[in-house]
Amino acid sequence: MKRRAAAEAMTLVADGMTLGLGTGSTAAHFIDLLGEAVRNGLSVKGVPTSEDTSRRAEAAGVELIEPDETTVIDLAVDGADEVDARGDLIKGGGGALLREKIVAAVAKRFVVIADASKKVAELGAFPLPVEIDRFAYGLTARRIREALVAQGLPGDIALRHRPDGAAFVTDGGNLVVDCRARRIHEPALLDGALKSIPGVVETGLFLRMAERVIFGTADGVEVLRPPAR
Ligand SMILES: O=C(CO)[C@H](O)[C@H](O)COP(=O)(O)O
Repeated sequence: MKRRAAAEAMTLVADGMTLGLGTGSTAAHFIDLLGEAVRNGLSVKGVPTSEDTSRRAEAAGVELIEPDETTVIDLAVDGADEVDARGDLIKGGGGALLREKIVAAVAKRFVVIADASKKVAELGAFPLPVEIDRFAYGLTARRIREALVAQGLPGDIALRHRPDGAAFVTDGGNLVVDCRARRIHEPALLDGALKSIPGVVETGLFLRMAERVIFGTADGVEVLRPPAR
């Protein structure tokens, strides 16, 4: 299903494009397919959203660039952890949310690829990742908890750890707090409240950003085009 979604996104790629390359297992399918196309003569440049993606794209033979003020990203393709009916997303399961959001926000088109299991009626069953600065992170975590409770959500948060027990550190050197909000009724309000906390670097709420979401299903693809708001 992930591969099908990635293959459909490949139909949006044209020669000469600069592409934002997402992170995660679904984005990895896209990068592999892109590598195949490059070997068959396609000429594109990629802006990776994580060190993992950078390594994968390099191995696939995709030319990578360091973006500067003049860079135009024609199309960014990335996965998601949850997608609601409006095309709003939770991302950051892989911890790349900050770079993913920087790239998605500047891209002319941001296209999400996902397997059909990522579709939800309301965001929040997947714990919302929030990237925070390391300095006094306990104080920032406390304020995140308070912000969740103020929105009527459970203040159930956990600092993310790696499988070996060490704190998970993002490519940018920050920490990640996962918020088990369960049902986020007002994602924009929550996003604003979290981002107003000094120490919060970025949230995994990607709201009104996706131009379309391509779901790979058991026998094809389904495309969600977010309604105008
Ligand atoms: O946001 C992400 C990484 O930070 C990924 O896109 C998200 O976690 C989905 O991953 P996968 O495609 O492996 O299900």
